[in-house]
Amino acid sequence: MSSNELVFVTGNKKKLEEVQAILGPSINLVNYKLDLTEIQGTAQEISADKCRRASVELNGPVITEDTCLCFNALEGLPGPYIKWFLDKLGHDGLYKILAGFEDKSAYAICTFAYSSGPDAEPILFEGRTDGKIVPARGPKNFGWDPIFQPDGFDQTYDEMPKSVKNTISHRYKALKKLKEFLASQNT
Ligand SMILES: O=c1[nH]c(=O)c2ncn([C@@H]3O[C@H](COP(=O)(O)OP(=O)(O)OP(=O)(O)O)[C@@H](O)[C@H]3O)c2[nH]1
Ligand SMILES: [Mg+2]
Repeated sequence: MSSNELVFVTGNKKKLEEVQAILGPSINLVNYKLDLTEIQGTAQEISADKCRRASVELNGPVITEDTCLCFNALEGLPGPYIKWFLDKLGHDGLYKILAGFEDKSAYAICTFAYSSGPDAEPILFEGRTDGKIVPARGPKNFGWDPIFQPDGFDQTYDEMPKSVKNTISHRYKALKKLKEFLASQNT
C-alpha cells in the first residue's frame, strides 16, 4: 500500500464521488464495493461494526462510512435506518411523517470509521450538520438531499452546488477530522 492510499469500502457511488471530491487528489482513494451486513444499534456501534467486517474481509486497513438522517420530533429516528425509510416511503412519504409535528428540524450525521487492520479497534470520526425537512426541491441527484435544507441556507442540499454542499456537509466535517488524524499518523 502506498503511503497516500486509502481503501474506502462502500457500495454507494454517490458517497464515493463526494468523498473523492472532498479529499482531493492528494489521497489515492481505492474503492471496494462490498455488501456488508449492517447491525442495529447506535450510529457509532453500526459504524465500528461495519468497519471491523470490512477490515477482516479485505485483511488490511480500510475506511467505511455510515450516514444517519435524524428527525428531532422523532427523537433521532429514522437515524441509521434512513436508507430503508427512503427506499419505502420516498421523499414525499418522509416529509409526511412529520405532518403531525410542528418541529421539522433534523440533522445529518456522518460517521467515518478507520481500522488499521483486522485485529484493530476502529477509530470513529463524526460530522453533523443541522437543518430541517422540507418538501422535495432539486434535481434529485442523491438520496434524501432534496428534502434536507441545512440551517443558514435557503437551498436544499440537492439544490446547492456540490462545491457548497461539500464545504458544509456532515460528510465534509467528518472527513476533516479523519484527514487530520491521517496526517498526524504520517508525521
Ligand atoms: O441525500 C443524501 N445525502 C447524503 O449526503 C447521503 N449520504 C448517505 N445518504 C443515503 O442515506 C442512506 C445511508 O445509508 P448507509 O450509510 O448505510 O449507506 P449505503 O448503504 O448506501 O452505503 P454503504 O453502507 O455501503 O457505505 C443511504 O440511503 C444513502 O444513499 C445520503 N443521502
Ligand atoms: Mg449501508
